[in-house]
Amino acid sequence: MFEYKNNELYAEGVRVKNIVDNVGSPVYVYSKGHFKAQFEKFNKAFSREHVIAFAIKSNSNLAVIKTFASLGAGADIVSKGELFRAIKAGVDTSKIVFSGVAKRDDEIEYALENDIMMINVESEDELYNVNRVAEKLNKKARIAFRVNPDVDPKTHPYISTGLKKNKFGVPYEEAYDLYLKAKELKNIDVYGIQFHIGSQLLDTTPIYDASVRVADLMRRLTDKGVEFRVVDVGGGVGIVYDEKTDKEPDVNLYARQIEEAFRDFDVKLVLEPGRFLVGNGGILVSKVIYHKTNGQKNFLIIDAGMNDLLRPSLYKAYHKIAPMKKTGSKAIKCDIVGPICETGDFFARDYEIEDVPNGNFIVVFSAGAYGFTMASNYNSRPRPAEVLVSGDSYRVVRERESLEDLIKGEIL
Ligand SMILES: Cc1ncc(COP(=O)(O)O)c(C=O)c1O
Ligand SMILES: N[C@@H](CCCC[NH3+])C(=O)O
Repeated sequence: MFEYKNNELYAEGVRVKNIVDNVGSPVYVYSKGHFKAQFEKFNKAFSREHVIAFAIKSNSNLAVIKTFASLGAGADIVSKGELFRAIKAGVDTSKIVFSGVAKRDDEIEYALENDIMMINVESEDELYNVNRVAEKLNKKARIAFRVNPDVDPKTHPYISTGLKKNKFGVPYEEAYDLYLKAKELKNIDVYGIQFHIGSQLLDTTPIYDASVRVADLMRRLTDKGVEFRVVDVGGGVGIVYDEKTDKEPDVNLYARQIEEAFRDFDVKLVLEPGRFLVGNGGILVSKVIYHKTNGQKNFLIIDAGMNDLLRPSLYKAYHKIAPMKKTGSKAIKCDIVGPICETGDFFARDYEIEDVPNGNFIVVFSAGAYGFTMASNYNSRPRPAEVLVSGDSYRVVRERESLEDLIKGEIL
């Protein structure tokens, strides 16, 4: 959905230059068409009853959540704030699942009051707490345990979640006893089982391996009278960031493997994709402010910083970067950096790019997931605007923050 026509970048039918001229920079631009196409591709891959619970931590703009909700998606949430957003965007609460290792009482209460599908419990302490809060509200809480299957997702260590050494979920070996304990609790309805082993998996075989382990646990628990109604396999399906090295996972294979692993169970599947649905549906457009050479090193200094898109700084993540308008200038090798007072404030290092004159724009691709959601006001920088394109039109779906927004709530 992002293509060059006559050397100028278009988002669907909209010239990106028109957007920056009107909205300014830096700006996130999303393609509704891409979101819909990814959703359909994912949805079509499954033949069994399933719910796609969009992981809204990947992109929590209300208009984006609403786009998926109107296609029938639910939401995977990890905080009260995300539940608030999901409700505001019109997500059917019976399709919302709630993960996270540190759910507070008020968050559990809010989830129960809104009657979400299930709370994914991540520890024994939390189990008793959910039971206590549910008792106070005179409700029965539908729960799943988030099981940590100790399977290596073979992704970046910071986004790997399903290994014993990670803080997430209950240990595989302890899950059996925990289910039996949960079954005895008055205000707990043992509803399902969940796992999520990590993010940006280009090979989804580890999700299949985890599914097989979890299905085995379910068989042993079914023998003890536990009735599973839902299996939630988390998210994690990766996307192509680098066309030279990455290959998009085969979602049909992924779906077949999961369906095969749970073929013996009459359960509804829940999937929690985030990045797959939105990652390549967003770009960050930024203006080149200065060129600079320090000794041997060239720098292209742009008006977006690590506060706007953290992934390169945090994970050394690769994002393709290109001029918004190709002029045929000669290529330069440079570090593309932002204005933040941190050495780690870079988008790319020793990157070859067709030179872009000061005042012109560059585009950081694959910025639709974990882009704006991880942005901050570091260095007192107002966060960028977000724009949603659909066909030949676009609209601002989040205004650029103002200086007043920066100090909102502060007291002299
Ligand atoms: C519990 C849970 N579900 C779903 C996701 C979404 O992951 P992804 O964006 O890789 O699909 C995450 C993030 O990794 C997560 O922690
Ligand atoms: N923020 C990460 C993904 C985290 C997944 C959350 N469990 C990224 O940008 O790749």
